[in-house]
Amino acid sequence: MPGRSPAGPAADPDLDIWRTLPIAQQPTWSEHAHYAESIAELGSRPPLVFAGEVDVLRERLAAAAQGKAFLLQGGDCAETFAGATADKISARVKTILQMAVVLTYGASMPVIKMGRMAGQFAKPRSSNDETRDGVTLPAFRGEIVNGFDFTPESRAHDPRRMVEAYNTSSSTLNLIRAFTQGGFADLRSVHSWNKGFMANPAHTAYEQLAGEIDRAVRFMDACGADFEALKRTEFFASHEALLLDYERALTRTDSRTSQPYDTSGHFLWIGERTRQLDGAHVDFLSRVRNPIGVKLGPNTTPEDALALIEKLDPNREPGRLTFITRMGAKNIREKLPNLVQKVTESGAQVLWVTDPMHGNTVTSENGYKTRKFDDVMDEVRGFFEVHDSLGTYPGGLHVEMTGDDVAECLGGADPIRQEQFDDLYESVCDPRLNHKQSLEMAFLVSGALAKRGIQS
Ligand SMILES: O=C[C@H](O)[C@H](O)COP(=O)(O)O
Ligand SMILES: C=C(OP(=O)(O)O)C(=O)O
Ligand SMILES: [Mn+2]
Repeated sequence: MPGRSPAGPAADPDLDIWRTLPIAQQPTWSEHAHYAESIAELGSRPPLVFAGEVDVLRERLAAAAQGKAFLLQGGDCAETFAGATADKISARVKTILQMAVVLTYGASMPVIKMGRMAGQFAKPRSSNDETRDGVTLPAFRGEIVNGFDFTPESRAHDPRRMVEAYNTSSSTLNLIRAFTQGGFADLRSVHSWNKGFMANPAHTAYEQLAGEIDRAVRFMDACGADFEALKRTEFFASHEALLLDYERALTRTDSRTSQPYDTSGHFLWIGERTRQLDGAHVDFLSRVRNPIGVKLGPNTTPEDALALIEKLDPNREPGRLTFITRMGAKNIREKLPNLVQKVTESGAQVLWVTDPMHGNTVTSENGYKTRKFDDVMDEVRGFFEVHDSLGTYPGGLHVEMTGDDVAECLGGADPIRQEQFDDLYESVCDPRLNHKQSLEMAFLVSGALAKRGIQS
């Protein structure tokens, strides 16, 4: 049937227009001996997500855009193949679920849970190369492109890695689905994990809130709440749609609607470095039905934002477009108001989410890429302040985090110090909040959400 190929990549020629447009941050591998076969292999594999799930997510995000839900999106800056173990995946899912319970209580509304997981393998970089001790090699661009080891073999771009990224995403997603549907996500277990966090004397400031949640759970139990239903939860997969070879090969025509869906994940975002209006990324993502995010840095003008809306969400469909602002703590109070105001005046209904990580990266005195917990929280506070003052809705949180006890970001109530980096810094790209810092952030944001609830 013309234009319809449910078993392989969608055939619509418009899905290839991006190939004629300027494109940033791509690997140099089109002449590689294994390029064509790797793309063909991906094209023959089953979709990772079902288009119906993607539609459900769009509805959930529409509710968030209307101030009736809150998005929690978190995970590694860069997933790795070796890091896709049961322990690490379960720790990350567990931490996101723990954060979500705390946020649900504060917001008194549903929290949409989404991992930067099962596909977050491609990284845009500031520089094409990296030099160490006088040796210059291609920069690490995420394991879907090349290896982290600093050798010429490892840093060579290899398209076969796309198939490995697909396989790793598939097994990660399988485990996420098992955890979130098979009883692991039971509200009572999640709540009891949070009691472990409270046992740390550093966290006494959160005792009142934790106590309130505890009473709420016991109250629900006493009322005979259906805890069976609370044993399962929705959980969505997302990543930056940077590597268009991969995204295109996994784009399928949905047999129900005949529309193209990028089945590599439920939600895809365009990064700050690839959001050029006439560039390949904006064009390609404008043509798939998934909900789309765009990162907006401090230099974004209201005109840029309005033009992105016009291209990516011409029908002004709630849930279609999320703006993920990453201004930096120093800029947010100055830069965000004008943007939100002009977008709101235009009548567009986007979902506003804060990424308090990427505008707050610094280098520690001992040479590690890091972020201060206080700066991160300051940006989150600024985000809430701006939306409060404009009467708009701060609809979500996008964080680089892990469930493990790493030392990558500085500070927190049980503070991480730079001396710990040599032993406990594991990220292959940006620094992540560790398990405790992530939960602490959830308690702080929950408090902010609860205050809004009382005000409204
Ligand atoms: O995750 C985001 C980017 O890939 C990352 O911040 C770029 O880092 P770099 O400036 O070290 O290249
Ligand atoms: C690359 C990233 O962010 P940004 O595009 O905002 O720099 C990221 O989210 O890891
Ligand atoms: Mn990052």
